[in-house]
Amino acid sequence: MRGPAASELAVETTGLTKRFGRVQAVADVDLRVAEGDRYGFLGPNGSGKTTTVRMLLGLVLPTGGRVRVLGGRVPQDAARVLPQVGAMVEGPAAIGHLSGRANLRLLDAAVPTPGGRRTRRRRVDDALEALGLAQVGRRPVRAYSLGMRQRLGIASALVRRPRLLVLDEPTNGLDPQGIALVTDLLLQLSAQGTTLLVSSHLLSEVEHLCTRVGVMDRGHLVVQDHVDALRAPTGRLLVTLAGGAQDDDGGRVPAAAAALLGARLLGAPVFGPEGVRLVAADSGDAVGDLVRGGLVVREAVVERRTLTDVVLSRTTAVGEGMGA
Ligand SMILES: Nc1ncnc2c1ncn2[C@@H]1O[C@H](COP(=O)(O)OP(=O)(O)OP(=O)(O)O)[C@@H](O)[C@H]1O
Repeated sequence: MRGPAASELAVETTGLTKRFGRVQAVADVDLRVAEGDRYGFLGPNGSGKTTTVRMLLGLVLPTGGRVRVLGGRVPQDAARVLPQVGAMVEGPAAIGHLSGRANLRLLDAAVPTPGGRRTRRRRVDDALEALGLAQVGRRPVRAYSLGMRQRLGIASALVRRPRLLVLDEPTNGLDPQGIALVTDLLLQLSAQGTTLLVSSHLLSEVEHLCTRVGVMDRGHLVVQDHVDALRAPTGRLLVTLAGGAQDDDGGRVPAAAAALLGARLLGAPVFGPEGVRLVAADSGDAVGDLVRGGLVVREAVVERRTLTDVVLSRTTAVGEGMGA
């Protein structure tokens, strides 16, 4: 189907399963994240996202199935592949009495990476700078705000310039400026070739950032596709025509539109501040017929499903069927 070839996969799971006693947290998940993807990992609370991500990073052992990350098996080849993965899972972790910079240096020193002291220092400074933390890098982390801690967590994931970046709720607790900074940074990293796997509850953010999404529901991966394919046209056109309730007899434009569209008119036209709004079936050059009929079309937009529509239609609300 729309799956990338196995050799180009940054993350591949096969039948990935995790049980915690009687709780089936993850069930038979085949995740496919291609190199270069900006992959959004979605799903309601408790649907198994964090457990899946923890298994990718070798933090939790699966009870079934296989994991491959950057061409190696996890946990077997973890020592080789995981240094190429940057991750922030379940919130930022840092040592409170140390400065942000000292935390990053410790992390950087924990793994053998190319370059001498100078290169290491530059890597840490670059990561602080990229997250807007250069000014506060010397302050102890316990004096950081929630948003600053979150940005330090992302800086920690970035410091080794990973090939694959795995971020759990990266914009959690950030203000709008922080969200914009992180989103721009992720787009920049992606343009430089970093593969992104980002879990989030903010669907509009994912819609803006991600090229592909996977949706979890009660442990199962229920959707995995390109955002463009999921945001398919609904088959409806949203049309605004010139004309107001006060014009002429107030009903001329809607009546003319109804006559021109016939059965393609879906519901009754309504007067809005910009003119007469109507919904039409997107068939047989509806806009052309309106124009040829003498009406002024101010706007005609092909209606698309939003990611929110897709996720809500495929997932179970909290409390619904949880015992199943
Ligand atoms: N260590 C554990 N022991 C027992 N159950 C666990 C453990 N970790 C997770 N679970 C259970 O596994 C299920 C999936 O949890 P998980 O944290 O993976 O979901 P999630 O999709 O990340 O949720 P959220 O969006 O709330 O972070 C839940 O029912 C959870 O209670």
